[in-house]
Amino acid sequence: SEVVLQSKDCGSDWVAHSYSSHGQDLFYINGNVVNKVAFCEALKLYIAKGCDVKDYFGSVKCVMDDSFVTLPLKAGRKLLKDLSSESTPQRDSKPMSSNVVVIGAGGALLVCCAVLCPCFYAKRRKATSHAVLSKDPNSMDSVSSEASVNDKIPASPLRVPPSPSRFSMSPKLTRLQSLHLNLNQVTRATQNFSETLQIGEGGFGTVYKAKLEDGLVVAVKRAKKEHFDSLRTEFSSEIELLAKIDHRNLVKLLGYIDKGNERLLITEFVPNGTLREHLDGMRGKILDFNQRLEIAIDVAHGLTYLHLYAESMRAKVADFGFARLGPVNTDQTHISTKVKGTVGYLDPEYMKTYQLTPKSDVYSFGILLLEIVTARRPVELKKTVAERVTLRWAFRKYNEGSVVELVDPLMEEAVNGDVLMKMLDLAFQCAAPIRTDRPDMKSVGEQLWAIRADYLKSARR
Ligand SMILES: Nc1ncnc2c1ncn2[C@@H]1O[C@H](COP(=O)(O)OP(=O)(O)OP(=O)(O)O)[C@@H](O)[C@H]1O
Repeated sequence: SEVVLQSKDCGSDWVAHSYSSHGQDLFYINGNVVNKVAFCEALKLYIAKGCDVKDYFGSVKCVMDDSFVTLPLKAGRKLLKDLSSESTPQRDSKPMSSNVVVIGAGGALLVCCAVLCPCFYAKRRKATSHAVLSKDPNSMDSVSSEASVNDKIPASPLRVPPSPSRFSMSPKLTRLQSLHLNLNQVTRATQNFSETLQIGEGGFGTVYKAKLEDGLVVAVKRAKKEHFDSLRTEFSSEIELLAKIDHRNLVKLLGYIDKGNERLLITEFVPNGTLREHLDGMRGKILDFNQRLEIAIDVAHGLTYLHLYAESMRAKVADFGFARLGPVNTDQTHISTKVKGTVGYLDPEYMKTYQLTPKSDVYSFGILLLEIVTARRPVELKKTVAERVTLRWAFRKYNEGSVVELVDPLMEEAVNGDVLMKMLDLAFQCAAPIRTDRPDMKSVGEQLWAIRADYLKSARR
């Protein structure tokens, strides 16, 4: 859907008109869906109360009783509020249950708060501690970390103050241990890789939801046969690397099988779907702004961890969601690799240099931030040329001062303008064309945290 008019000029109230994907009109007051009569009444109140919104609206054709009424644009705020609450069915205000995974295409097994995020190419430092890989040629290899590098990560402000609606980390994460399963057990748990248990398809292969004999639900990623050649030499070294990752915002690798014709990854299962599904409104209640901020913060923390972890490992999380090991050379700050990423997230400097650096992740993160705010995909093929590339479209709107038009039209709240500006500022900094202009992930996380504090303050007012 597309916002065609929107204004926050009248205090904290705003009205919006957009179209659903089926071309139907959608009317909003303060982010709540209302009927067209209420919407048009709200516009009249704007006019009556002398709230100047003409910069945003120009003139509006209000469709009432099949006749088009062009309204001059002045309005009233208090009444508008009343109208909004009267005419809007109250949505379920219960906090969302935990664990939406931002699972992403082309990504780094990066999962936060239950949403797998798209296309990050994170480098990691070699841990001082070593992951244990107990390899039994006839069974699934189990992986576990002896120690994590969480203590290297700066104290996270993430959990304070707790918010009832936040996307919490997976409650299971802390108790998930490495698994020792053989191929037969995994075949049974996936009902012989039954189509009915398929939950997704990525560059690596097909993903299944599987229930183990002890009741634990896991995700099983089964490599496509066509990838076997490229996986043959890299599979175990990449697993070794992934095994060391232990962070609450990253999907935990529990084990793998490398046997005969099968390359399988067994990971933590993240319930509640992907970020994309939530942004598309396919998972019930639309994410509120606080939840979006928390998702962004969680992803930033996961990436910061990966970047700090990569100090000497010189590894790249890329391609089929797999980490690539580069030569361990302490001077090396990037890795050259052929990457397969999802359209729209890839650092444009990669096209010139064929090198990925942590700043490539920062770029991808900037694109993700825009996605979180606007709910648009990085590339919207069905939009007009002017709107197709979300980064360009958003940057133009931002420069025109029309930031409110960038907000996901389905979001049920009016976000404070300053907060929105800061969020967009940060997204554009991250997605700067030149790497040196981008902040590092740690600073991004800190800035997001400060933005969230501002947001909470503004929401209390
Ligand atoms: N651990 C998981 N828990 C729940 N669902 C998952 C999990 N991993 C993957 N999925 C589902 O499977 C889909 C494909 O995931 P996968 O990681 O294979 O690919 P991707 O990240 O979408 O893309 P790419 O292969 O380019 O990285 C996801 O979009 C998600 O719907």
